Amino acid sequence: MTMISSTALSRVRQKFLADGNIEAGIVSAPILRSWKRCSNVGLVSEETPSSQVLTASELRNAMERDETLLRLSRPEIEGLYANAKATGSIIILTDRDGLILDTIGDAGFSEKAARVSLQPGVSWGETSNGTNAIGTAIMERGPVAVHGSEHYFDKQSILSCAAAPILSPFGDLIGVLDISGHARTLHTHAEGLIRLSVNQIEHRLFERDFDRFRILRFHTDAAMVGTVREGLLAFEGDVLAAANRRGLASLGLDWEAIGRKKFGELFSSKVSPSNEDSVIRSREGQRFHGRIRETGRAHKTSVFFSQTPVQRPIVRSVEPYFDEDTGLALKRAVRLTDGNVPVLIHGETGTGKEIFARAIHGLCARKNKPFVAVNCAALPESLIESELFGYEEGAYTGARKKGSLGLLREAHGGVLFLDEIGDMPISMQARLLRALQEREVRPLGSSKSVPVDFCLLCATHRNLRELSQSGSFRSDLYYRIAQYTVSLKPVRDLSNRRNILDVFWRQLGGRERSVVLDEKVRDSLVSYDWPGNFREFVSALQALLVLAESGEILSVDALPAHLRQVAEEYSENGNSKREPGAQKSLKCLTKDLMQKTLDECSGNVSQAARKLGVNRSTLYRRLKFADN
Ligand SMILES: Nc1ncnc2c1ncn2[C@@H]1O[C@H](COP(=O)(O)OP(=O)(O)OP(=O)(O)O)[C@@H](O)[C@H]1O
Repeated sequence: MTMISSTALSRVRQKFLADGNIEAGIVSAPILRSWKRCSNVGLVSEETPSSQVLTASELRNAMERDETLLRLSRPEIEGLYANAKATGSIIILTDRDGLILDTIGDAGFSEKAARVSLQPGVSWGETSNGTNAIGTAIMERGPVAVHGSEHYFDKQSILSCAAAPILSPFGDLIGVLDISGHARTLHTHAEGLIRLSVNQIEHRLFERDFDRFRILRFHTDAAMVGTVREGLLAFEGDVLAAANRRGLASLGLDWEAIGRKKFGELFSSKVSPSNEDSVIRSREGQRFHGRIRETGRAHKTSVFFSQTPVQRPIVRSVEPYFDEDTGLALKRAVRLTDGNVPVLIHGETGTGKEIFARAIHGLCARKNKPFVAVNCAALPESLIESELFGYEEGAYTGARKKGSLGLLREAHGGVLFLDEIGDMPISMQARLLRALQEREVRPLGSSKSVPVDFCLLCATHRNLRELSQSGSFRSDLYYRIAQYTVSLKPVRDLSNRRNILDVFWRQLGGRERSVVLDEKVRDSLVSYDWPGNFREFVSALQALLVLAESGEILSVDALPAHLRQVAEEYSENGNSKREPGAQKSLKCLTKDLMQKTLDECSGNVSQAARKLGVNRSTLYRRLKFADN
């Protein structure tokens, strides 16, 4: 990245805001993305950001809500204090929405910071305070440093800040740790210090939370096991129940793996419980040093979100839910699979395409044979051929010594599930079609074809018919795989969402723990659009439950910001009992009204906000909400 002066950077930002152009390499990608977001919601860089300060009692409530986060972060915050004093900066802890809960550090800078509202009780989310380390780290879900004029608002260019989000062992963002100082003096190690401290906080959360689980600590370097640099995975029985970032990254996984992956799917060797490290191999063949600790040291308690010793709720998953139409489609799909007719499953992300495919497998005649799932979008183009069709020993440089069967042959006798088939490169489509027609595959580097027998299920979120008409998907392959298409409905189109909510809540353990959702919360949950469909819906319920105390009645305060917003919209409109789907029209209406008012005010957000009788930050929030 080119180093440029603050004034030059300010000019670059102004030019970008005026005409959308920017020279490559001037600012980092996260900053540029943030500038675009801020400009899209109509923030005006010359204005003073609207910073509402919570009253003392509101702030106290917020601090009580996040008491555990505050308590568990305290050692790191205090550890950073000396550093902050020496560099004339302050350490800040915010909640998951960027609301500043606590600051500590240099008194002189604290005063200056307060002049730009960098103080407890003010939210530094991006929609109110523009590009800034706290808000941008939340949006990016990763560490961010924002120096001087990289801030969106001119007035904040006196600041230099570095922040990193704190993630729970389930991958939920629960807070942000930040160091802020004067643009001229903040030293260059700030970012590294914050990351390290966040690592330590997350490590501590893990240690205290998962006492009742089987914990695997591992690292490629034996000396790192037992330090904050280790990978951590918690297993409930055999299933991955929680993890730290390093643990997931070492295995090439993301948070989606929680609640889904089993120990045996991740590692090929076992580790016996002991205090000694042993060597453990991942399924990909990577070698780690690891140590496993079995459950239950009775004297310790788990206290992540509560002061009283409670048993940590276990993250459960839900049974696949199929409405009547989908149930009928499932029966038909099973009959077709038994008759060796391919089935194509279509639906938005998270509507359960893979779940549906697995259900077909579980009910069809091949249920005791393999189910091999291949994500065509995730396979690098250079590897897709060898992964699917296999290769002979020494077929190409980098190939495994013994050769590879390939996924098509691994599915022999069972079911092959090709997910995101619309993303399969066109050259590979021809080979796949040949294999389907001839029912044999020829591994790379081999002159012999091998017979294969599998049933084919494919899934896509794209419109394959259109793709085949426009030539981006082979029409002969399309006709081969799309003889029967099942369309899975998005969650927002399911008519019985209250019922689904109740069923899931019970399955996740809500009833068992006597955690009750109040009516407004239920209204928000059934009325929200759920763009991530079941995946997002189930995760939101899991998070609510994990954060709740047993016996608690959850009100809208327990909801994340975007769902709180839904509740707010509803109560403002005096209709808390809208039918599913009505949210959409409400959103459109609100957006239309906002747009109309903005047009009338020639795009001046402050004027439009006055006219609508809301304050400017509310209007920004709403604009953002309406676009989601
Ligand atoms: N019908 C369902 N009943 C219960 N939970 C579901 C259902 N469908 C999806 N889920 C939840 O959503 C998660 C994602 O499901 P799945 O991977 O099958 O979706 P998908 O449509 O294949 O998504 P993508 O297109 O993004 O790969 C599941 O792990 C599960 O938690």
